[in-house]
Amino acid sequence: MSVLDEIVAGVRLDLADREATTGPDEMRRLANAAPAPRDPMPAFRAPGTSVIAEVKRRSPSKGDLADIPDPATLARAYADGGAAAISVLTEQRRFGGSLADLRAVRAAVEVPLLRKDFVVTDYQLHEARATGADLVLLIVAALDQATLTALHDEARALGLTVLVEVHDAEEARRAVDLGAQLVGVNARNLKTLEVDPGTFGRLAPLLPADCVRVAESGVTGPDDVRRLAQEGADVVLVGEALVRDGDPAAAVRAMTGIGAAR
Ligand SMILES: O=C(O)c1ccccc1NCC(=O)[C@H](O)[C@H](O)COP(=O)(O)O
Repeated sequence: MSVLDEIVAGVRLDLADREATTGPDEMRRLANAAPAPRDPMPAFRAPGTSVIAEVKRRSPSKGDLADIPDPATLARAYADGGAAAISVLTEQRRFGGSLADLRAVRAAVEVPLLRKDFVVTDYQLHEARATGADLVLLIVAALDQATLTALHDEARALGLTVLVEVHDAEEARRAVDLGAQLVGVNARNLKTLEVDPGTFGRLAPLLPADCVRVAESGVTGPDDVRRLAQEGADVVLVGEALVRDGDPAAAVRAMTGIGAAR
């Protein structure tokens, strides 16, 4: 079983528990009753790089990264540094996140929030919306095309912005077929968990000029951002480098507005 399959299997178990507590109809009702989501796309399309700053405690590749006893404090620092959006990992088993983290961050900042999880059912989209997320992640490698399309359509119908994540040329083709407007190229190989810094440069030219391109994983600082901006990145999504930095606001600021990608 691949790492991704293992993560998704755990996600499905936890999902069954939550659905037993709050049924699908009630979760859908809560989603529809939530305030309208914020639109991150104007900031993503602005000249120079934007940063999606991630709240990330641990990971399958690196183990424990940071304690983060109060995600709201970290989120405020990210917002102070000019993050265009904040990503909150809500997967519990491998990343140590939760919907409670997302709720706490929502209460603390006004910037758009990405629910970063392994979404495989529309229930998770409704949870995201009900908890205050503005964006959701759909990982092409985790979904067949029919399910990807159905989840993409449902997320859009809920007013959510969808970050469609790809790792290789075939997945990039599937994202293009979907008509994705926001595409994340993740440099971390989901089989080996190694980061290949050349991934973004190889895949970015396969994406349409009008879509917003996000470089994900392995971004360590402004030099990486400069290189990725030259390769066409509009946005960088950064976790480890920010949660390990003693001054996350300054670290976000240093990565923001680099180049003039558009
Ligand atoms: O981070 C991992 O080890 C990982 C393993 C398997 C699936 C997903 C994984 N990470 C999710 C992410 O996409 C990253 O958290 C995100 O791109 C930030 O990466 P980094 O800046 O390298 O922490």
